[in-house]
Amino acid sequence: MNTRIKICGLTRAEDVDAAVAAGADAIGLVFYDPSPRSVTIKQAVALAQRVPAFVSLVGLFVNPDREFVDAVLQQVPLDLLQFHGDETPDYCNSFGRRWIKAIRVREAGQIEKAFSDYQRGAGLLVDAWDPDRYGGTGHSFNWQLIPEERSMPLILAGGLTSDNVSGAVQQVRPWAVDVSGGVESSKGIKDIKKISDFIKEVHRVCKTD
Ligand SMILES: O=C(O)c1ccccc1NCC(=O)[C@H](O)[C@H](O)COP(=O)(O)O
Repeated sequence: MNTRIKICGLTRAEDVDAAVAAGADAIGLVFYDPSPRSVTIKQAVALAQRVPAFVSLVGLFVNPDREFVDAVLQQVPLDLLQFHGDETPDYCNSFGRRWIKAIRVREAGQIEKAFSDYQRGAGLLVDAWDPDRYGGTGHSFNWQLIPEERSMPLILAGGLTSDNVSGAVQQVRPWAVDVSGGVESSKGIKDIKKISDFIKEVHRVCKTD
């Protein structure tokens, strides 16, 4: 097994450097003002310069205006867009850029429907349901709702930490795991040791499988 790892919600240069050095496959930048992890385009441009070849840079959006996504894309070299709101498949597909759809899971059948609705995406990110927040909640959900049969890469998110990620990888066998709060000391401020422990734990469990 070779589970990919995305570290999300980075706001500081040193955190990007730490995630890259520890072996992250992808770095996520949040472009959503209400989030404590949100970055400006100017900040994102500076952070992007620290991301080397073969580490993907992902931009997160929640129901964004088209003009805003276009403005980000003009200045920040994003490899992938990640949509966390109520964006339609056609909207996600309309930027000429590869994309991931994130859904908040609370009931059976939801993931199967999303596989079908968002089949043109490069992956489906499954996260915890929260009535008020679109992501980054620090909560996990019932992984039994995740079907074994998948028509696209599944990215597991929600409440992952170095303590529970090995169990998550063994039980769910996702294409990738995505973490934000579980590698932070406070919102938007990553903890270098937690990043390193998280990535080591994923690599360890993948090696033994
Ligand atoms: O991180 C945020 O604040 C955020 C806000 C709105 C939409 C998405 C957001 N983050 C998305 C992510 O990809 C997180 O990594 C994912 O939700 C998992 O977060 P966590 O449970 O804290 O690991």
